[in-house]
Amino acid sequence: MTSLAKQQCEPCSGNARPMTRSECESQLNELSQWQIVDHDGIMKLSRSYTFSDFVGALAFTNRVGELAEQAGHHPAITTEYGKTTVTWWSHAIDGLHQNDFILAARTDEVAE
Ligand SMILES: C[C@H](O)[C@H](O)[C@H]1CNC2=NC(N)=NC(=O)C2=N1
Repeated sequence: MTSLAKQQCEPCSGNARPMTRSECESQLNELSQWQIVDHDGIMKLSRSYTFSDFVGALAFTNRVGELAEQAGHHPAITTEYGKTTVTWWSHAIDGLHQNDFILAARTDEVAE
């Protein structure tokens, strides 16, 4: 388990400050396949995973769904034939929080 995946999510209130781009980039060491994307001015963390068919992509989607429910923090997930794209951000603050990086690391673990 990576050190990021072991961290505990903390409650993220609307008062929390979204992380800056340089703070986000320094978290990517353990998340080499993840990209910071900008959707209408909101920074998000996104990665696609490939599978051999739709069933594999859907099974992974459901594992990420369980992880999200356990954490009380929820990504956008797009499931396609042979591909699942997971995008994390914190709606409450319209940006990225440490919780998103922790959940991205745990997403990598359920993909293994
Ligand atoms: C009340 C509940 O904890 C919140 O509304 C949660 C649910 N899941 C969430 N998921 C994400 N990604 N961001 C949030 O701000 C968020 N808020």
